Amino acid sequence: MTNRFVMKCGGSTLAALPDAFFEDIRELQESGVHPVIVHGGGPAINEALGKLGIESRFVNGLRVTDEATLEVVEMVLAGRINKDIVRKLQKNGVQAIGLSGTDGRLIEVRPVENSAEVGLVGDIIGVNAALVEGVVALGYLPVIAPIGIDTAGQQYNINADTAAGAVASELGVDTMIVVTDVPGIMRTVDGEKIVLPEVTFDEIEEMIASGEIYGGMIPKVRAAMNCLHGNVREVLIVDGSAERVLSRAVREGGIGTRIVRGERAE
Ligand SMILES: Nc1ncnc2c1ncn2[C@@H]1O[C@H](COP(=O)(O)OP(=O)(O)O)[C@@H](O)[C@H]1O
Ligand SMILES: CC(=O)N[C@@H](CCC(=O)OP(=O)(O)O)C(=O)O
Repeated sequence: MTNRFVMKCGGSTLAALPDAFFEDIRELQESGVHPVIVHGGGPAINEALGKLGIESRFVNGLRVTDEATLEVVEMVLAGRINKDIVRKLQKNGVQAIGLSGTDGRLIEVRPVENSAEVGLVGDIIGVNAALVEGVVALGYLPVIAPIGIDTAGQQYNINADTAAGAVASELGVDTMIVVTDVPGIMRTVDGEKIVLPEVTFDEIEEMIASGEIYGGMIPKVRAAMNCLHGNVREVLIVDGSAERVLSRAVREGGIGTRIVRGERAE
């Protein structure tokens, strides 16, 4: 692993991340390893929409986003969640700056192909890597909300796994770590649920087809396979509540599920 990695923090786990998780980030930074965070917030968006009487609807894992929904998505992601993560990092001694993908045109998008179905959801066409690198060079950890902007200045909703994969690709990091609420990709073998230490693209496609990978795990593995077609060497899916999960993933390996390009290592 080089001295940078992209980490996606899922909404499923954000509220429960202990101080130790952020302390672990501080220790990594002190040892010269610099993470970039892209975060989600699906459950918090659902809750905020629910309070306003707006129903949450998804098509193939993408939120159907009309203008009223987009307003709430941006408020929750770029506001509450983003600032909450920045404050938690700062409380634990990490200097952090929160950015939305619209700031400095960080994430450029165009409407997704099925926009007639899902509305204001963006397909990423560019990432302002120089901006992210500049923030890191200043000694701050960038915390990025998955909102994109098009050439006309319109903002769009983006799936957070997809956004993290695109940022990882464009920064050319070795590793993307997807922090979620399960210990990795799981499969039932001989009646027992196990965490797969490593999966290949073929195994992922099989598990999607058989329904063993479903729901929120689908955008993760799709984003993983997309960025593994570029410079990224490995994607790790790990549980945010596991002790010292990041430093173990970075220094020791053998935690969570590792997705690699091509064939299995042995
Ligand atoms: N094969 C699988 N192994 C583990 N989790 C899976 C699998 N297939 C689907 N999932 C689901 O994916 C969920 C994680 O995705 P999601 O809820 O969207 O999390 P996040 O908010 O972190 O993006 C798990 O809680 C689990 O319900
Ligand atoms: C287009 C789209 O679906 N955007 C997502 C963005 C947040 C997200 O992806 O959060 P998690 O990682 O916690 O699921 C949404 O509106 O829920």
